[in-house]
Amino acid sequence: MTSLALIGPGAVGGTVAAWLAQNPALSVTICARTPFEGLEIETPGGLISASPVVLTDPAQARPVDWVLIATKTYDTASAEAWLDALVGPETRLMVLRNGVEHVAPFLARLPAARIVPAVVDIPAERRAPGRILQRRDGSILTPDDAAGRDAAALFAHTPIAVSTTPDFTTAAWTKLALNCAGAVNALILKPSGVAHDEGVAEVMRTLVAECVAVGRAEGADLGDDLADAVVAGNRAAAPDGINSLHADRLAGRPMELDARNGVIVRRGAAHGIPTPANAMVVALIRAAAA
Ligand SMILES: NC(=O)C1=CN([C@@H]2O[C@H](COP(=O)(O)OP(=O)(O)OC[C@H]3O[C@@H](n4cnc5c(N)ncnc54)[C@H](OP(=O)(O)O)[C@@H]3O)[C@@H](O)[C@H]2O)C=CC1
Ligand SMILES: CC(C)(CO)C(=O)C(=O)O
Repeated sequence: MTSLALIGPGAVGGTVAAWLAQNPALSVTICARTPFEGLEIETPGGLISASPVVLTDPAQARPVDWVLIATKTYDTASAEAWLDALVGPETRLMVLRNGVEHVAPFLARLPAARIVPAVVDIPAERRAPGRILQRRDGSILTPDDAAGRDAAALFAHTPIAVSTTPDFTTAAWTKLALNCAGAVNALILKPSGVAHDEGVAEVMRTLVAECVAVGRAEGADLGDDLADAVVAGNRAAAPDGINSLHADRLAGRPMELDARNGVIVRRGAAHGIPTPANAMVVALIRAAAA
């Protein structure tokens, strides 16, 4: 039996853990900050539930075959105690997060060959601890290497479209283009449907254009149509859909502004590429949430 431990059973982590727990060949343990009893996920195919072991104390944890971390990027340090307990000499780590900096935070602990960055496109909203709305089956992309292929295989029994890519850089920057535009929703506190407003759509396009320029400088193969595709994706999404940055702001939690917009500013500066729109939304959201 393959042993898995998921750190961060929120919208993405709870959804992923519940689906993985549907396979009796996988032993899934939840490593939580807030305790809860069982997982119930409203999926496009109906309700699924799972009753994995839920730990709240790292002292209860033991090394596993796979650790999956799905905390927000701002909760990396707080998860260290779990990693101390869960990572053994053969353990591999799958990083289920947005952004383009999945691997760097963990290189002091594991070699890159045992870290699997994952681009997650599963719109999910946490209603309460263990209670999640999964709006689409969604997809996960991992690198086309040994660990990436093994990570993808864990999901073979699920409706989530999990596959590998030979160009993870492009995959991650393509997702970042979607996520950087999501700052608009967090700024004006309006769900996905606001993208039908042409003025809002134009702001999104401007954010994405900066992301494309910086992503290309970072080696991503990004098309000229990506900004329009991001707007179209927002317009096709559930109009009441709340992205995870918007959800954090609504909940009064910290936000992944640096991972989703600040990184464009930082990497842009390194390449001499101006990114005023992304810098502006970071400043405005931080001030609005203060
Ligand atoms: N939600 C979405 O639609 C999507 C999100 N993503 C990305 O996936 C990642 C996860 O996002 P999302 O699932 O929305 O985040 P959530 O805020 O819903 O979930 C994060 C979870 O991590 C838990 N957590 C935080 N710190 C610790 C810790 N030290 N130990 C154990 N658990 C901890 C939180 O606990 P607590 O309950 O106590 O807060 C929470 O359950 C982010 O990078 C996000 O950008 C990607 C695609 C879609
Ligand atoms: C926009 C969305 C839902 C796409 O998966 C996302 O990445 C997020 O909410 O962080």
